[in-house]
Amino acid sequence: MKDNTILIKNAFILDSNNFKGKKQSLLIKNDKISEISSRIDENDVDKIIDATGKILLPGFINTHTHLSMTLFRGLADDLSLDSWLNDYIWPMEANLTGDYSYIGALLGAIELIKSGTTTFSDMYFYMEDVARAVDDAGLRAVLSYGMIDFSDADKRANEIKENMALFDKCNGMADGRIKVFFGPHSPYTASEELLKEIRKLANEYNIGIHIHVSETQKEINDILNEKGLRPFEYLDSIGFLGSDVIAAHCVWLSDEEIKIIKKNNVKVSHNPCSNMKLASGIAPISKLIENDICVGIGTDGASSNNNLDLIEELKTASLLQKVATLNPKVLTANEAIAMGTIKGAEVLGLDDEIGSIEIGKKADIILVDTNQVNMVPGSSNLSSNIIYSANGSNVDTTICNGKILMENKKLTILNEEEIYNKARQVIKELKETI
Ligand SMILES: N[C@@H](CCSC[C@H]1O[C@@H](n2cnc3c(=O)[nH]cnc32)[C@H](O)[C@@H]1O)C(=O)O
Ligand SMILES: [Zn+2]
Repeated sequence: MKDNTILIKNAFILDSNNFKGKKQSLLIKNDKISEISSRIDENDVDKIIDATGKILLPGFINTHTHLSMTLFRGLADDLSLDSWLNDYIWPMEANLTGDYSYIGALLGAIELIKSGTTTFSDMYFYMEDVARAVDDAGLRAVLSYGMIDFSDADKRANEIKENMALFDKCNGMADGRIKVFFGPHSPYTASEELLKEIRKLANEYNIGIHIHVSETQKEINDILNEKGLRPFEYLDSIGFLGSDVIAAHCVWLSDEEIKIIKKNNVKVSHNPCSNMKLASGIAPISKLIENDICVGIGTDGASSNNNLDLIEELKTASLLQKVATLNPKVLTANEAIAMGTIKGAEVLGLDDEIGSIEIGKKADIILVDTNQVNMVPGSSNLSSNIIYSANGSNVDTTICNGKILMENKKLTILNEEEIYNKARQVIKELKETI
């Protein structure tokens, strides 16, 4: 079969290997980056994108979300995690269906594509329907089924069965764009038995693990009361931790726990907007980075954020660390670019494939338009333009796995109006059931 080629001409290329943003052209052959140079032969390419005045970056990587929760955007604001989950979200989720989750995931996919995210790591239910949405949307994803057993043995067996079924059915799906992880929800909803069983299965099948840890002070106190240990001490004591674990939040950490994270090479997903909105606290991210711990960025679900704009999330992350440490030099724009791209890829164990602009890597690429009012006149530091000045709506073109998902701000595959209308209908129906 003939190769499919796309030439992106004259872009300022910015990634964590190259913060100077040299003006170059890039050739995509099928699903991969095949050439980067100042001169690429235009003959015989299938498509040319003129990227003059645009910044080319790796697609952003959202390391922690619940994509279908876009349906619950604005449903329950100004609450603590505990009340938000117990009083509003869990009762609403009790009436979700696979079809509803699919629509929510498509709505989320539109938001990801429009704001320049090409890969996301999700934990939710009805994940086969989410996988279907990922396939349809053309995105890349790590999907985990959120397992909660509250120490009930029957529920535990069922939850594990669900996650394994997802693995059997969807791992490697969508031309290899989907990978399946385990998703034990948290140390306060998943029993010790469940966590130990997941560690065993993760080792046996080489499957990663995605979990919420140390999100609120309440969680720390509850685990201390129950186990006599702080969450990471407890997880370490049962042999649960490893380099294949993505721990979302990590807000409340003792120095001892930072050592435990480091020793086990646990990957951290930082979700500053959700942590701020639910008043959970401020994660010690600059301290983790100082300790050479791998930290990626995440939005959490759209119901606790309330959007999926990773550029906005990275800006928030940077500003929050500066104000928390009273040091403007922490979490610089360059570090934030790395956090949104190559570090996210490392968090997901995908850094051989994505996260930077290199020959042989997957063509997951975005273009950001600098000819817009918030980007003019623009700094000579491209990271500063992206992190401090831009937001997701400056993203102009989104390509995943060599396929154009949005060009000149127009979606190429998904139908926005149709999906918005369906999402409005779904939330209307869900509200009628409670
Ligand atoms: N199988 C589980 C489903 C769990 S999915 C993952 C869960 O995480 C919830 N969630 C979303 N954001 C957060 C957060 O920040 N902390 C803890 N849980 C969250 C989300 O609403 C969903 O219920 C069940 O039967 O309930
Ligand atoms: Zn979450």
